[in-house]
Amino acid sequence: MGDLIKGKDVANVITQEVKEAAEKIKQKGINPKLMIVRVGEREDDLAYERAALKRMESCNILCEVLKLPIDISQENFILALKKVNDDESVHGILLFRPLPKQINEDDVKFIIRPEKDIDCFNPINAAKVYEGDETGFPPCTPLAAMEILKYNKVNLKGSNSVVLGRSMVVGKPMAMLLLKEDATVTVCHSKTKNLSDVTRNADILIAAVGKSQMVDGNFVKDGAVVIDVGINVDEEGTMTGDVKTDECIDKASLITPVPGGVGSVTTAILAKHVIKACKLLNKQEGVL
Ligand SMILES: NC(=O)C1=CN([C@@H]2O[C@H](COP(=O)(O)OP(=O)(O)OC[C@H]3O[C@@H](n4cnc5c(N)ncnc54)[C@H](OP(=O)(O)O)[C@@H]3O)[C@@H](O)[C@H]2O)C=CC1
Ligand SMILES: Nc1nc(=O)c2c([nH]1)NC[C@@H]1CN(c3ccc(C(=O)N[C@@H](CCC(=O)O)C(=O)O)cc3)C=[N+]21
Repeated sequence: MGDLIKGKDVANVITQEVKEAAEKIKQKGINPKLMIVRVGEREDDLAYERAALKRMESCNILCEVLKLPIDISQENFILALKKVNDDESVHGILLFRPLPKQINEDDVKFIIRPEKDIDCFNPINAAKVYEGDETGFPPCTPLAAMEILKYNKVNLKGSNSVVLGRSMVVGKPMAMLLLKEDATVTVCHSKTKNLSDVTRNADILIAAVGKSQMVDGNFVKDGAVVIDVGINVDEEGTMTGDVKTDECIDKASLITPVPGGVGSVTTAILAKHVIKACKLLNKQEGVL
């Protein structure tokens, strides 16, 4: 029987640091501010929005939400995003993904200027993740998973790490961050054959597919560390992960629950990134 790793402890440490940093900045007359851009009403976006608003409040960071209709045209979406980008009171922009089908990401991904791009939408920041350059903003969620692994002193060097999912928000950058720590990384997706045979080789298994309870005991090697990134919210508002925690805890050495795992650290990293962006922008203007 393995241990449940609560995200809260890690989130609390980061939150405290961010709060202190925000106070220092405020003393100089600058008010750090996050703008969330939400298109439509996906349940997982709404869950993130609620959690982010709460986290920003506890860190003393301003937070506003721009709500756009699900059927917004590409043209109007670009106009709205440019306006947020040009707003000098906004330091960090979080655009929820995935975006609806009519929006072509290739035509919008360069709009958010890299200094405000706190969840790695702009390819300039994505490139930095691939280069192992820490001056940009890797997406908050894979960073949160890394913080949990580090906090629990999980040995990454030479480990067989398997990432389930290959999105630009979680799977791909997660693979790069693990690779930077000398893990041997395998990335799986919807076309992967014999998925559970691959995952049963993993010393570290990261699940980010968005399919409730898909990972059962059959996917997990004895003693593995399992990080459940999935946030699946049903119509009644119940939150579940991608992993059957009850079943997998018998095999895993460490496992993160949902709720109470990666999600809380994600919002703490988000707050940290707003402060980093605020400092970057004000340094450029010679204020800080
Ligand atoms: N805890 C947190 O802080 C966060 C949680 N999330 C959650 O993580 C989950 C994933 O998010 P995101 O990456 O944005 O989702 P996407 O829908 O963008 O990507 C899902 C990935 O999973 C793969 N996949 C889907 N079905 C299967 C399957 N049956 N077998 C194997 N692979 C499969 C897809 O493969 P393919 O590429 O082939 O389609 C894709 O690569 C969601 O539940 C989301 O809410 C996301 C961000 C933060
Ligand atoms: N560009 C982009 N980046 C994302 O990271 C992203 C996204 N789009 N779209 C939606 C998904 C979903 N997601 C959540 C994160 C935290 C909670 C959450 O509830 N956090 C709670 C804790 C939940 C728990 O206890 O596990 C908290 O911080 O207090 C929910 C959902 C991010 N996502």
